[in-house]
Amino acid sequence: MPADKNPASGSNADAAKSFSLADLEQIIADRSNAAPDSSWTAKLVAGGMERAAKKLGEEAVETVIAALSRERGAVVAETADLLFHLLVVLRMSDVPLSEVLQELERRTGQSGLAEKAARTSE
Ligand SMILES: N=c1c2ncn([C@@H]3O[C@H](COP(=O)(O)OP(=O)(O)OP(=O)(O)O)[C@@H](O)[C@H]3O)c2ncn1[C@@H]1O[C@H](COP(=O)(O)O)[C@@H](O)[C@H]1O
Repeated sequence: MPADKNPASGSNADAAKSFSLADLEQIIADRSNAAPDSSWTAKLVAGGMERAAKKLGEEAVETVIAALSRERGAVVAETADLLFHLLVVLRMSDVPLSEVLQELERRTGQSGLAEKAARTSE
């Protein structure tokens, strides 16, 4: 991996400021219909939800391991893998990212602790 693209260096951070998860969602939508032998995205989609969701779980575990290892570069790389695979699974679930963001926005008025307390006292 070139040094200027190494997540551990953080030197690409400025270039990434104009790239959003919505951009990645669009790339995934575009690549979903490609030939599976030419695209990881298309291969995941063609493989079905069981395989894609399992891959998402693996990436989540790899992110946990990276966090526990306190390796900053690994946290960046594994989180990127996790977000990519999460967006693929969202697409396969027919859930647009905007719907998840709406749900997160709805939650902004309440602390997570208050929400948990209200739920567990029911
Ligand atoms: N962001 C990503 C992205 N992140 C991770 N991956 C791929 O996810 C795959 C799985 O990652 P792993 O670390 O698990 O690698 P693995 O080869 O399965 O290794 P093992 O787990 O088997 O050891 C790898 O092939 C990565 O390249 C991604 N593949 C695609 N994208 C984006 O999607 C675009 C289109 O890609 P294609 O669909 O392949 O054309 C790309 O230009 C990127 O913008």
